[in-house]
Amino acid sequence: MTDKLEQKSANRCHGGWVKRFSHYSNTLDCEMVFGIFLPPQVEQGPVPVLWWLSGLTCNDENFMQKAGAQKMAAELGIAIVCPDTSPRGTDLPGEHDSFDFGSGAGFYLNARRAPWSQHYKMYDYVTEELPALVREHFPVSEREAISGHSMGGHGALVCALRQPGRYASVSAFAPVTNPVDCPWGEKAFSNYLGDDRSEWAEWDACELILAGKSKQGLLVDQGEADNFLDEQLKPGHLEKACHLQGVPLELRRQPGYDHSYFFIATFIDDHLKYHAEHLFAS
Ligand SMILES: N[C@@H](CCC(=O)N[C@@H](CS)C(=O)NCC(=O)O)C(=O)O
Repeated sequence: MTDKLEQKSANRCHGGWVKRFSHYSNTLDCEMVFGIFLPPQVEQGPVPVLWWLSGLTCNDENFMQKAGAQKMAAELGIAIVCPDTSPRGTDLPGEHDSFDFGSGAGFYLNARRAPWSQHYKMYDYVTEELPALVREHFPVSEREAISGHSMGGHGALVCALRQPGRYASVSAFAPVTNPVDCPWGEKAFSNYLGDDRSEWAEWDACELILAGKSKQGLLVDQGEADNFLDEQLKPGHLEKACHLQGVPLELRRQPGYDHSYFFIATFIDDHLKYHAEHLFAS
């Protein structure tokens, strides 16, 4: 059953609420937890939603606890939903052995390879099952935007590129831009999808842009002191793909900022305002 939600916590925050819920996910075939920020405006009627996809090692709580997004989201009247980053409570061979694969590292794709394909369908979970559940239980409108960090930045870009027109806006912090061409992505994709690299492109932001899937504008912040910049994140690849396809990209390279939530906390208000402009545009 997908329609049963169990509330795990509720905290008043900037006039609204931060709440956590567990539910059984049919898509992932396991029990999952998500977090939601409901701004004070829900008392007047439905509000738009920002989906936040977190990075490696995270769960639904990192963003809610560290990004400091609630104050601006309360001012703007935007709900924020934070899914977890992988299926939980399962115990597949090697699933918990490394930080960049398996639990905490679902990469927001639908796995095709056994044994991962039974549970690791995070794309369907964050784009279908969870949105339906959230709309059923909370006063949110059909308007939605998406953002994320690192592996979750990859997820946000890929969700928006695969469904042009669905999200009013998309942004990312330090995204893995070209997973088919970096160690994190190659490890995850070979295990989740198999060795045929031609099947990887549909989960790669640069490849989707190069295939002309969408011309929607992108806002990306990237710290220049990020340890993962050159080996894993490769913003230059995104810049090149967007340039070739005429996709408007605002890539802001932030001097001195690293990969942490201190970086996200610094620039999250800009992203929230960017999303509000699009979510509330008539
Ligand atoms: N554990 C990894 C780094 C993982 C990492 O930096 N994770 C980022 C997302 S890719 C994160 O948000 N971590 C959790 C946090 O900072 O709250 C390492 O030691 O190299």
